Amino acid sequence: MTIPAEVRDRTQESWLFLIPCSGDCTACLPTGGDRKEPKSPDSPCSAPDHVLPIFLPQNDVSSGTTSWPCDVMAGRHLLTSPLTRCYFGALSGVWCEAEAQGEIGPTPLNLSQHGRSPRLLRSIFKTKMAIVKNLSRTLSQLLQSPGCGCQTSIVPVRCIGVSPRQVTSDASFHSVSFSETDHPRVLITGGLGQLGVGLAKLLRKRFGKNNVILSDIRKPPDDVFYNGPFIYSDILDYKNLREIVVNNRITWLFHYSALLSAVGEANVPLARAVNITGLHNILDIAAEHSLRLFVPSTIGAFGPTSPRNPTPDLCIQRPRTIYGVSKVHAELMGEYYHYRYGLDFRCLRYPGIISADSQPGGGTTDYAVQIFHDAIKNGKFQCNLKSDTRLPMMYIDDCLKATLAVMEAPAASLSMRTYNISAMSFSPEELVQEVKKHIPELQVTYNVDAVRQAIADSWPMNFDDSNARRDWGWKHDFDLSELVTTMFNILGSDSRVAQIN
Ligand SMILES: NC(=O)C1=CN([C@@H]2O[C@H](COP(=O)(O)OP(=O)(O)OC[C@H]3O[C@@H](n4cnc5c(N)ncnc54)[C@H](O)[C@@H]3O)[C@@H](O)[C@H]2O)C=CC1
Ligand SMILES: CC(=O)[C@H](N)C(=O)O
Repeated sequence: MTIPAEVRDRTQESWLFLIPCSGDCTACLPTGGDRKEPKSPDSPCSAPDHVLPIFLPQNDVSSGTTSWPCDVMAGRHLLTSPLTRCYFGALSGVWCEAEAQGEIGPTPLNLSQHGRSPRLLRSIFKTKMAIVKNLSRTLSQLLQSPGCGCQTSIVPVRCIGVSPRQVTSDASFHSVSFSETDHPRVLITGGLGQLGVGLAKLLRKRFGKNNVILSDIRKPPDDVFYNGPFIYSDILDYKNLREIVVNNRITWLFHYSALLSAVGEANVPLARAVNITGLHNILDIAAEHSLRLFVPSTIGAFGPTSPRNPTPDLCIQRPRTIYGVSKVHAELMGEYYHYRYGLDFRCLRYPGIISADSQPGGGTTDYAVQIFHDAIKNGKFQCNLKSDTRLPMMYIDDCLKATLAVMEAPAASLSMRTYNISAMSFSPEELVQEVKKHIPELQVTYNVDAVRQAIADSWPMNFDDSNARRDWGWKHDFDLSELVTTMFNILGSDSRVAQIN
């Protein structure tokens, strides 16, 4: 939605956005008469001069564009009624009227023909303090109101506030062409880790470059920064996350931020904050804004008392790492939000992921990536797991393919919300044998890391992914020998390029 320059320039504040009530809502404010309080949920509004208040953060006002606030606030009963007029009001300024052109709904609106201070709105303005005071309650009522018609569940909404922080988003992201709006608008958290950049590449091919935003708390390298929208986002900052989702009209969220198994054990308080508190923020925002949410789980969500060979989808899960505990928590919370609030939560338990052009972030399965780099660079490799430690593994292309497939799967095909996916399973010794087919002179020694070994010994050896294969047609492409050949093809050509340079 475009905000008229007149409105934009007049104030540096947050604005109230008032939309004529469609007649059947229960949370609007009376604009005239004696009533100063919002209507109650059990007394639906029928007065034609009632309006629905919605906050527009100052960021949205000054940037001149915003996502459609009805969608933001889940006031979906308005989506069905034709809107002719919008009113903007600075909390301490003058009211301004604007004619809306376009459909109500997720489609951007163009506002034009704005006039000044209609009498009707001056009277509303007198009640602005009451409006501000009651806003959170009003919006909560709106969200919980059965009168709104299309809200089947009560969405858990946190106190609505306005962050003073300026969200730095790629300007081009706001001006996507109409055809691009047909695609999901995607946010990836923790996107600068081993998996996020590859996922962004895949999703941008599918949905358009500007429809996929990478985010992280780290500084992106040049090739990432110049290849599509990137935004700073700390998942522990709830307001900032919400602003990003709202301002960019996000519809799908891939939540990749996490501390992995080995680094998690080295810093339990941080792992608990990022993996658990961060997830709570994501779940609330996803539920509040009706996002489709993907959260990866892991083989690490199982523990020593789980069946290990094979490990089915449903069995005992008593992991002994903070990483595993946080992932079981994520699985259960996501499923709870699905059944309780209708959140479209989708989750895959990934095996250890092997990739050539991105480094792993501190997991137990990292050795299976490191071996390729060391073999090419030094012809030597020191393994930190015992030679016979068998773990499920997967090439990154298969992992990302599965992730997109489960997100695109029709909801009716999903008999579960959390699935194992599997491709292969091998021990360090078996991997070494395969690597030696390419580098026969490779020298391997074993220097076992006790923490990683204990973790690996508690994890599945083989993953049963028959449910994923049956429900949404999951099928891997890479087995061990294809994986190894592909890794050498990519890393070999990279190192040849480096040598030439
Ligand atoms: N790579 C693998 O083998 C597997 C990964 N997974 C899961 O897939 C997801 C992605 O994994 P990777 O890319 O390998 O992880 P990674 O460790 O490489 O990347 C995680 C990213 O999260 C970011 N991050 C940390 N704290 C943050 C915060 N407060 N706010 C925002 N971002 C923050 C980090 O900067 C990092 O870029 C994780 O949830 C992981 O548990 C699951 C199984 C296997
Ligand atoms: C399997 C994972 O979740 C990750 N690679 C780790 O080893 O922690």
